[in-house]
Amino acid sequence: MGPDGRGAVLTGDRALLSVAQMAVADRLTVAGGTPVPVLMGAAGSAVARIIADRWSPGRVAVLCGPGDNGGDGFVVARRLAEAGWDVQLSLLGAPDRLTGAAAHNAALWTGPVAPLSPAVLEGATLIVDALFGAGLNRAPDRRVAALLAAAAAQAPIVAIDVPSGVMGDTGADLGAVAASLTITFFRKKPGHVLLPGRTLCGETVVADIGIAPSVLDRIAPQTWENGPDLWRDALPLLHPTGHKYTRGHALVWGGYPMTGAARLATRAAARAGAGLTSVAVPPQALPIYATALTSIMVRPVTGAEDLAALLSDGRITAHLIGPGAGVGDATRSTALAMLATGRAVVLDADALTSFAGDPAALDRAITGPCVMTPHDGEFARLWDTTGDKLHRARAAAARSGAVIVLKGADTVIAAPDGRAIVNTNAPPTLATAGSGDVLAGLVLGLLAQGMDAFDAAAAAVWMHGDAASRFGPGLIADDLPGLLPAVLRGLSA
Ligand SMILES: NC(=O)C1=CN([C@@H]2O[C@H](COP(=O)(O)OP(=O)(O)OC[C@H]3O[C@@H](n4cnc5c(N)ncnc54)[C@H](O)[C@@H]3O)[C@@H](O)[C@H]2O)[C@H](O)CC1
Ligand SMILES: [K+]
Repeated sequence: MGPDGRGAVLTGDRALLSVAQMAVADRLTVAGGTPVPVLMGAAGSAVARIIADRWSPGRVAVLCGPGDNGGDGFVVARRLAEAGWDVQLSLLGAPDRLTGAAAHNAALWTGPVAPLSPAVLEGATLIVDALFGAGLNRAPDRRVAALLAAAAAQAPIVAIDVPSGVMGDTGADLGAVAASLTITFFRKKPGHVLLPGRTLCGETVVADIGIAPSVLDRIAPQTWENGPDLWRDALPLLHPTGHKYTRGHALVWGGYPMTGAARLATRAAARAGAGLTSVAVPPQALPIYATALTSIMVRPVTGAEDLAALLSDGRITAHLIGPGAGVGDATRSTALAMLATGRAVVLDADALTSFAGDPAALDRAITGPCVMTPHDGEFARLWDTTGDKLHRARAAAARSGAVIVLKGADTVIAAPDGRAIVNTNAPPTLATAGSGDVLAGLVLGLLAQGMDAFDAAAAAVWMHGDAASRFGPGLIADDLPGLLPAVLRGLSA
């Protein structure tokens, strides 16, 4: 158990702060004795230092907006000019409209301030986007959009805080152009890791501008970017005295005739460390599963009594139904029987779709540890799709009482208590048939060993991405389970 007593150690380093939480961090820092102009000076100086580390002096066009993002831009301009850069600065709006720290830093800029126009881009070998940051509240107008497009065509863009047009809290694109590098302050926002924001940011660097990490104790962040330090301590260890039952017994419901999905999930669960893995199959499917699986037990199940007898085996510590199960009442009633055991259950694919239009039946049945792993289409059949991905996954988790893994290139893992983790290590090669079956099996394998549902889901999603990254191009889902030993070795190093 981590110090917060809730499983993994949710460290501050991976915390994602909303725009409002970032403003609290600013306010606490100012209250602690750092005036805003100094904080802005630190921000702009950090941006200039990172630029100077990466590019040799040339002509740079600094595009400043009407607020503090623009204020940061004035600091960057001054610092780069001091370092010998040829700085062309232009400002959206009248200089006398600037206020506070932005006005203070604009006054320290001794060079010309041109009105915002493409002329400022002439000959530039680098662009600094200081137009809008955390204060963006609507799509940039046509003039700004045209300038950004011209800038992107002219030279690499370094965006301050976020690329102008990206919403910090959601990563939504209101008309941004892609930056090569985005430099933000203290901690990332969800918009730096959710799509399309993450892509528009290019490389994202987090600069320390003197905000003390202790402000996180007051802010109490609930959102993190996924990584092993969040759940490594919660990973089931191989207890020296352990035997197969302490490593749990994972049960997969084997579909027919679509047997491949369950076989992939079963292999993944075994590779994730479940001590015993078995697959329950309709009798006619027995030969197919039996020939394909060796260390994995195949259990023929005929009818409800047989199922009840199987599920009454207290040694079974976690269940999975969904991959290849088929959509309909049979899958629905088997899922309900598994949930009724009160032991860990993973619901994926067809098991989710079998409750389409009646999510309340599912909510009512979830009383024990449960992880559901919908993609967007399956999610839309069960839950409300309004709002950004973090909001949607959190609402479904709160409503169902299950951990929701809303899959995608920016998978969100949400717990019923409001915690959420955004995953950023999934390569595009994971978009291949059967990939979801393997993920469901990984979650099952970790749950079977007693891991907390939220930690198990986050760890499985990360391992899934790490396995695919280790393989590279040409990946198919069948390759994934065999890559787990390397992933686990990497985690225990
Ligand atoms: N977080 C930190 O530690 C620090 C952040 N800093 C920088 O401050 C900005 C946020 O500044 P803010 O003044 O709140 O907003 P912006 O500068 O992003 O926007 C200015 C202003 O523009 C208006 N506006 C919004 N959208 C549009 C639009 N599409 N068209 C026209 N005008 C628009 C709105 O009124 C905004 O208020 C943050 O990003 C950091 O870069 C501090 O400088 C240092 C510490
Ligand atoms: K910006």
